[in-house]
This record gives sequence, C-alpha cells and structure tokens, in this order.
Amino acid sequence: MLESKITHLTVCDVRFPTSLEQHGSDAMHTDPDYSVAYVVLETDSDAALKGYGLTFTVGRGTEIVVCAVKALSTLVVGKTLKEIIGDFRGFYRLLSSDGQMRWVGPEKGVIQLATAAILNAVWDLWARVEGKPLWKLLVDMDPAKLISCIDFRYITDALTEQEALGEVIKDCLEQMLKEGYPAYTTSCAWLGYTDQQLTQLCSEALAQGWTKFKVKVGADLQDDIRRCSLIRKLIGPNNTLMIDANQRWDVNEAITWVTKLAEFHPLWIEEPTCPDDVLGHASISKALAPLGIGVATGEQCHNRVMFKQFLQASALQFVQIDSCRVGSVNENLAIILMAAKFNVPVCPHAGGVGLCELVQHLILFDYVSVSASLNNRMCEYVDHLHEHFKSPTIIRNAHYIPPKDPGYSCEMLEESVQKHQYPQGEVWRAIEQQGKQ
Ligand SMILES: C[C@H](O)[C@@H](O)CC(=O)C(=O)O
Ligand SMILES: [Mg+2]
Repeated sequence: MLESKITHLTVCDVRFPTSLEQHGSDAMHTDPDYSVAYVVLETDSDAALKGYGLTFTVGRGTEIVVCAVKALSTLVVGKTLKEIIGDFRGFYRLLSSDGQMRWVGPEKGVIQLATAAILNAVWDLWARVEGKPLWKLLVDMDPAKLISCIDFRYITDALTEQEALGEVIKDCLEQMLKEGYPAYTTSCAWLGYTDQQLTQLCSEALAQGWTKFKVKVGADLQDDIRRCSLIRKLIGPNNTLMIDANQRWDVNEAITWVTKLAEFHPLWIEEPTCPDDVLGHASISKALAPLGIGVATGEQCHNRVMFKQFLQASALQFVQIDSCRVGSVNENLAIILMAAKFNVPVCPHAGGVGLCELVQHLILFDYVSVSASLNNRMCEYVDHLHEHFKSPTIIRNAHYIPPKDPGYSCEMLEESVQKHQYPQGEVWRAIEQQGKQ
C-alpha cells in the first residue's frame, strides 16, 4: 500500500461553539470557538485507504488556514506515500520552503498551521498503512530512518544529526502499557468559569483521581488571587498547580504579578509574555527561579528555531510541544530531541479540539524512545469534544492510555464534521437563527 498515490485532498472548516459556555477561555482568547482545518487525503488504493489530519484554531481564522491548505495541496496530490516517506526530509522542505509560498511564512503563522494539517494527514496515512498507532510506528522505527525525517536546517548549532541519533534509545514500553502517561487537567479553571463552576469541577476531578491542575490567570490580579487560593485550598498542599497567562503581560509586569501568586506555589507560569520574546522569557525565568516557579511555553512557538533559542537562552524550564502549531511530527521530533539534549522536560500542550488525541502519540514516543523519565513531566488534558473522534483519547486514573488503533487519531466522525462545518452545518445554522453569535 506504500505505492498508493494521493489522488485528492479535501479540507473543511469545522468549528465548535465552545465560546457560548466559555470553555477554553483565557486572558487573551476570551471567546474561543474550538475549531480545526480538517484534511482528508484520498488515495487510489483498493482498500479505500485515506489519511486524516488537522490543525487547531479558535474560530474565524480557520477560513484563512483552509485557504492555505488548498494553496499547498498541489504539492502533495499526485505523490505516492512511498515517494514521500522515501525522502520525508525533502518532502518537509518542499512544503515549508516552496519558492512561491514561503514568503508568507516562512515556517510560521497560517502557512505553518496549514503545513501541520497536511503533514499530520501524511503521518496518519503512513501509520495506517503500517497498521500501527503513530507512537508505535515511531518507537519501532530504525533510529536512522526516524532522524532522516527531520529537517536540521537552522538547528545544527544546537543539535547535529549525529547527536540526535545518540538521543534515541529503546526502552520503557512496559510501564506505559500498564499505567499510561501522567496527565494534568485544565478543564476545571478556564478564565470565564465562575467560582462555583471552578469548585464543582475541581472537586469532581479530585474524586476522579486528578492530582495536577492548571488555572488560567492574567486578566485581573485580585481575581487570580481569589481563584488560585480557592483551588489551592481544594487540592491541598501536595497536589500540583500550574498557572497560564496566555501572553497577557509585559516582562516586568509578569515578574511582579507572578511574585504575588507565589504563595500558591505554582510549578510553572505558562506563556507569561509575547511568545516570540526569547530574552523576555529568560529574564522572567531568572527572576522567578528563586521562588521555585519555572516558565513553560510552546503552544504558540511556531518552529524548531524558536525552541532552539528558548533552550539556548535558558528561557524556559518546560517545553510545551504542540501537535498542530509546528510542522507536524517531523518538526516535533527535532524539538523533542533538542529538549533531551538540553535536559529540559517536555510537557505537551493539548488545550484545544483534537490536540489531546494527537499529542499523546508524541509524548509516548518521547518517554519510550528518548527521555525514559517522568520526572517533572506530564501531558495536558482538556475534557472537551473527544466524542467527535473515531478513536478518542482514553484517560484512566489521570493517565493517558496508549492508543491502539492504527493512525494518528485524527479521524473525526463524519456526522460531527457535517454538523459543525462552518457556516453551513446545522449547528451553526441553528446558532445563526437564534442570533447567538
Ligand atoms: C484558547 C485555548 O483554550 C488556550 O487557552 C489553551 C491553553 O492555553 C492551554 O491549554 O494551555
Ligand atoms: Mg496555555
């Protein structure tokens, strides 16, 4: 089936009206409608083989990502899977460095999100052909082959191909299969939730076995003090608390504000300032280190070069890879291996639709084949919209259970796609009629 030719690419604008109930809200995204540009690659295989991919956005911008996917589609349609994976590095470059398209990037913004959606679909296709979940495809792969999927351009001053090869190990599968990968929840404390909601959701989560919680902060200091105090009291001194400002502050403001929240003992402050400000993050890291608070970032860190600089400048203490922000698995492999070399733990971002489904594969690979450690490591989980996926995440006792179905867990239910397509899906037509948005 490797000979199968990709004959067609379709892309849909699929949106969920999460803003109506403030799910996913934070200090900068006060009304997010969790959305995806959803890609399906059709092939000429007799077995009706298809590859499914997506990238995450939060509403109106999805239509721009859909346009970008269409613009890139000519680079993938007509190729066989064998051609692509025979030189995956070259194919990655073709997409990310196309002479007429790279001007609108390069490797950042909308075009990078579109690249992620397409490449996620290619990886899904490959894993399906091999009959394995993506994480297993990665951990079983010959390390040299794995490394050959990475574009090392611009990062060899931090990680050479030879060094990357040295970071790949073979270990630690048994524990994952038995217990799963530790997760934390963000679903109890979105910024738009009331204190009553927060109390109820947090109590329920504790009863379900959750021990690590993230709280949105950054809009109003007094609100943050009240909410963090409430959560800290509910979860007790021994459970873990993280806080996330979603880029709300200037550098000095971040230091002052977080210092005032230090009494609640957060493990990290996430996205304290502009996601591109490497030196700003370094200053914040330095100022907060004596308080025992680390800096986490990555969900809007648009490529491996940014991560390289954050690592080189000791500007982050937790690397938050995202399955849909950078150039798919290819680029996330580079980031995971750089994090290993700099000895910084990877704690993936997954706050969005589909992000938990995808990123669990990458963190399983990280544990089994790279880090072999759970020290200060956990993967985000948000409890929204999993019912729209063919192979939804399975959480047991606050751990991700390794997926078994072949592919990258990107495939959505046909009915969900139809109903939520924007603007023609029935969900959006009903909302329009009710005049809600
Ligand atoms: C808009 C998203 O919900 C964002 O707030 C997610 C996020 O920052 C996280 O999960 O972390
Ligand atoms: Mg965040």
